[in-house]
Amino acid sequence: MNIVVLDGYTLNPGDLSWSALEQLGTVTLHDRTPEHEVVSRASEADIVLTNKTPLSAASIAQLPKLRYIGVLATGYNIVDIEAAAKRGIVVANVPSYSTYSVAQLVFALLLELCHRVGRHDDAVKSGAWAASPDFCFTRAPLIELAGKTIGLIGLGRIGRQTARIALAMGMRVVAVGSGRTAPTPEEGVEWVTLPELLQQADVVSLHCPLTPATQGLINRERIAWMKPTAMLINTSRGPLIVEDDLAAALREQRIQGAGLDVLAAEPPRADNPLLALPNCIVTPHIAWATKEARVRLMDTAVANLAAFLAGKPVHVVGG
Ligand SMILES: NC(=O)C1=CN([C@@H]2O[C@H](COP(=O)(O)OP(=O)(O)OC[C@H]3O[C@@H](n4cnc5c(N)ncnc54)[C@H](OP(=O)(O)O)[C@@H]3O)[C@@H](O)[C@H]2O)C=CC1
Ligand SMILES: O=C(O)C(=O)CO
Repeated sequence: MNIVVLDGYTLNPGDLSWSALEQLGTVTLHDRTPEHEVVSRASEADIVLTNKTPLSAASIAQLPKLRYIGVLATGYNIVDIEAAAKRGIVVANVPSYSTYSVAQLVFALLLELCHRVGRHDDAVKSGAWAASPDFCFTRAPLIELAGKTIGLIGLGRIGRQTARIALAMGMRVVAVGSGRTAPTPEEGVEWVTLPELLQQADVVSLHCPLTPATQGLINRERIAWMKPTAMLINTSRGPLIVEDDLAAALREQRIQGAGLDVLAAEPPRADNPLLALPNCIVTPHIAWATKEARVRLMDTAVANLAAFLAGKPVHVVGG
């Protein structure tokens, strides 16, 4: 059984072990794979594991031996699911492994926007406190979250954990779902429409998957519905936001701030306009990457493949 890992480095930069995977077949491990090398590297693969390296319809069509694609992530937007299904290739993802870590980063970003911990620490370290006549000074407006409304777009695993933390902080929580499934009641959460959410929320946080229906969900028109004091958090996928529209809104202070863990292109172009804005905080897609979450991801990815090889695939997506 030939197993090719296309981009293993971010999951295991050296602090985990691939040995459980190696029990399941002959593993060829690549730290990263440029998209134009996917076909040559996976040409003999029965199994391909990928985190963010795309498996397009064109690549899948040139991989006749391929039987299984294991996505080393929850979001599986990088795989052409329909092309895989047509070929009978099973695609499995890893749900749940990073729920707590991602929800935690939502609040790391939000609290940074509310307290500017980094900016205050920099000011103190550069001598501003020592030189101050007062016991206290501020370098940015400080914001209390209790009593404010957070609007969650997508109330799945991460959305619900974000809701629990927000409720514990005294926030009101409103949410919208896909509209495809009936909203499941969640204690303390009010279901609203998307326009209601955008108009009422002091904080908008994105937790839906990237699909054709959600691409560009946050655009100029929808940003116009938001409060001028609103903050936007995105830990889901960059293309949910039209970045030029967000950059213009932040530049013109039509919303107050944004905290982004994901961008439309990763790594981003150096001239991405969001990178130059003081009211936009950007982290390099790290929400999932705590050691605790990566250990769970490795374990589940191996268990997924073992289940497939035993004829009982689990966590199958699409098709
Ligand atoms: N930054 C990071 O490191 C990480 C990012 N992620 C991202 O977070 C996303 C969410 O993860 P998770 O919560 O575990 O996934 P879940 O599948 O548990 O939840 C996703 C939710 O989004 C809902 N949804 C789908 N389409 C829409 C829509 N158009 N509008 C509003 N809601 C919608 C789904 O509803 P329904 O059930 O009705 O379809 C579902 O409830 C992942 O898809 C991934 O992109 C995940 C892990 C790490
Ligand atoms: O699990 C996910 O969806 C991530 O984005 C991390 O790779």
